Amino acid sequence: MSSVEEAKRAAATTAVANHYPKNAQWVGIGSGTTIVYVVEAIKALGVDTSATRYVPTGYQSRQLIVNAGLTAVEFDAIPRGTVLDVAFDGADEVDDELNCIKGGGACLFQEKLVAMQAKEFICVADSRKLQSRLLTNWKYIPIEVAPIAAFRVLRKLTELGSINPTIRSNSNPKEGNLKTDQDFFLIDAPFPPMLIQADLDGGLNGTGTGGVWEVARLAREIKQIAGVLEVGIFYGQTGPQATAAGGVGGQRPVAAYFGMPDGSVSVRNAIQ
Ligand SMILES: O=C(CO)[C@H](O)[C@H](O)COP(=O)(O)O
Repeated sequence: MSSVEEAKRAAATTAVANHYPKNAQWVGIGSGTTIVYVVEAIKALGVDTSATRYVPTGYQSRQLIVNAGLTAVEFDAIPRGTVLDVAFDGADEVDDELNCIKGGGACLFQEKLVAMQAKEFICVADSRKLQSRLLTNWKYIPIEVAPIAAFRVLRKLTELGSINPTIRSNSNPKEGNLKTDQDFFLIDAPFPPMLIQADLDGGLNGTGTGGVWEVARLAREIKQIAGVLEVGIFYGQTGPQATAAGGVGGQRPVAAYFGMPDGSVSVRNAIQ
């Protein structure tokens, strides 16, 4: 196993050890390659999972749950008012404030739904994903769009300052544009690196300063384009903040676990 895979596994094992609840009832399971180790770690706990329901974030996630012998319940089959105890997921990039870019693996709408339905959203990744600002190593924002509106959204994104946004293709170009689990398209929109709150506190006031966006403002500007289903920026409230505000959870993780090259796991907790 490569050191990156070892790092993902170490992060997953620690995250599950610290956040998998006793007598878990509802657990969200994200998508991607790192989440595989989360499911592995849950199985390795050796706890009774017969009463636990696992909520997938897409096709790959559901297969993972089922293949592990766990019980999958789709998001739209969760009884009304149910709050997930915890949701685990990967990320493409995570900043100092635990804002995330997600959607590199073509799931983001269901991932956001599941994260926001959980008391605690926990992010698990390897050290390549850990950056001070979003769009440092990972260069674009995935955006899920209605196919009929895709060209319009591309134009609006360019007006917002995205450089050459493109509709994501299948890895086999003969198969055309990639479709999400919702049968939508994904647009990958490159933007310059984004400001984080610390930058703003340091004196830069507002957004678009020198072509640099503040995370929440850019997410909102993209989300309001007609045709956009969801934006691959997870920001704003964390679980406890959202609960205090009368909601369920937040899209920003309460904690993020990063497997480091030296075998250690670095943990970042969100400032509430
Ligand atoms: O957002 C996602 C899927 O759309 C994934 O969580 C993200 O791409 C991270 O994937 P991986 O664990 O394979 O690095």
